[in-house]
Parts: sequence; structure tokens; C-alpha cells
Amino acid sequence: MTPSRIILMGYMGSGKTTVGRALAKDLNMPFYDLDWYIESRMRKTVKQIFDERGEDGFRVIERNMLHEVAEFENIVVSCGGGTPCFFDNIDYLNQQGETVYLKCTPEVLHKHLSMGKTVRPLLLNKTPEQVKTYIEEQLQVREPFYSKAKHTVDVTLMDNYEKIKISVAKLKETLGIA
Ligand SMILES: Nc1ncnc2c1ncn2[C@@H]1O[C@H](COP(=O)(O)OP(=O)(O)OP(=O)(O)O)[C@@H](O)[C@H]1O
Ligand SMILES: O=C(O)C1=C[C@@H](O)[C@@H](O)[C@H](O)C1
Ligand SMILES: [Mg+2]
Repeated sequence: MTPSRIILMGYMGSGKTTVGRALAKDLNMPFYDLDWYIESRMRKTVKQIFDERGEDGFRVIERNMLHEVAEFENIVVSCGGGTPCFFDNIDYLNQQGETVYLKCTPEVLHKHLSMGKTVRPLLLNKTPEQVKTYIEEQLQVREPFYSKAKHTVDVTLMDNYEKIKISVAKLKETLGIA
């Protein structure tokens, strides 16, 4: 049976949005990306919120929006990269659904983060070398939170054109969905 809420978490660039959207499509379930939900409810980009209210202000909004989204049923949710690491969010998420940590090496995260157009305020104004060091250091701080997810799926797949498909299959297997 498909769980009522599938909740993806992990570091920036681990593929929460990309893989979450593909999983929801495969399972024919509505998809909610928490960053997109925040942007639509606030009518502002994540970057604008960081600029106007700082990271602390963003985290308060993120928690409030999380409590809206995670009440909906039969959904796939992709969290923001930092969501499980603030307040009691990880415990709340575990209470609300089947949480999955999309685990990935810093090298692959770094590569993913250079793809796509998403603006990530925490990575702005850093050289590629600085971003690399930042990922390695921040991952160590965040890992204890991500590791509290009920499931972990390793999505470290280098240069495989079927990456998204493979990640979706791994997720379904982990969650026991046929
Ligand atoms: N498993 C994957 N298969 C294929 N592409 C991927 C995968 N994971 C990430 N990518 C690529 O890496 C980029 C970043 O992925 P994505 O935006 O989904 O990460 P995220 O975890 O949602 O990050 P954030 O926390 O910043 O929202 C995308 O451009 C996507 O194409
Ligand atoms: O890892 C983080 O702290 C963040 C990740 C993004 O998803 C956004 O939620 C925002 O850019 C902060
Ligand atoms: Mg995302």
C-alpha cells in the first residue's frame, strides 16, 4: 500500500525536487515542493525572503508552511535542504509520514548544484572552491538531522542518463511500493 505522505529530505542538490516530482508522477500522487509552496504563498522568491528577513525569518516561514503542507493527505513532499535541521521539524516530519533521506556524496552534490537555474541564497557569492568546502562542512552538521529519517536512499549516481528513473525505482523499493 502507498503511504499517505512520502516526505523527501536531504542536502541542497540531492534531487528532492527532481526525484520527488518524478516519483509523484509515477505514483499518480499530487506533488508539493516546500520551497515552491513558500514562494507561491508568500508571492516572493526564497531569495527575496532571505534578503528581507534573513535566514532566521525564512526558517520561521518555512516551519509554518511545512505545517500546512504536511497536513495534506496522499501527497509526495520535497522539503527544502535545511527543513529537517531547524526547530522540531524532523520529529514533526517523522510523525506525519514516511520520511526518506536522499543521501549523496559532496562531490555529486557539488556537480548537481552547478546544474539548473535554482537560486540558493546560502551558496551565493562563493567561488566553486568555497562552495565545495561549505557543502562538506555543512553536511557534517546536518547529517545527524537527515539521518533521523525513517528511510535512507543513496542517490549517488554519477553521469547516468537514467538517474531519475533509477532513483524513483530505489525509492519505491525502499518504501515497499510495487
Ligand atoms: N537523482 C537525480 N537524477 C538526475 N538529476 C538529478 C538528480 N538529483 C539531482 N539532479 C539534478 O541536480 C539539480 C539539483 O537537483 P534538485 O533541484 O532536484 O535538488 P534539491 O535537492 O531539490 O535542492 P534544494 O534543496 O536546493 O531544493 C537539478 O538540476 C537536477 O537536474
Ligand atoms: O539547504 C538550505 O538551507 C536551503 C535549501 C533550499 O531548498 C531552500 O530552502 C533555501 O535555499 C535554503
Ligand atoms: Mg528543491
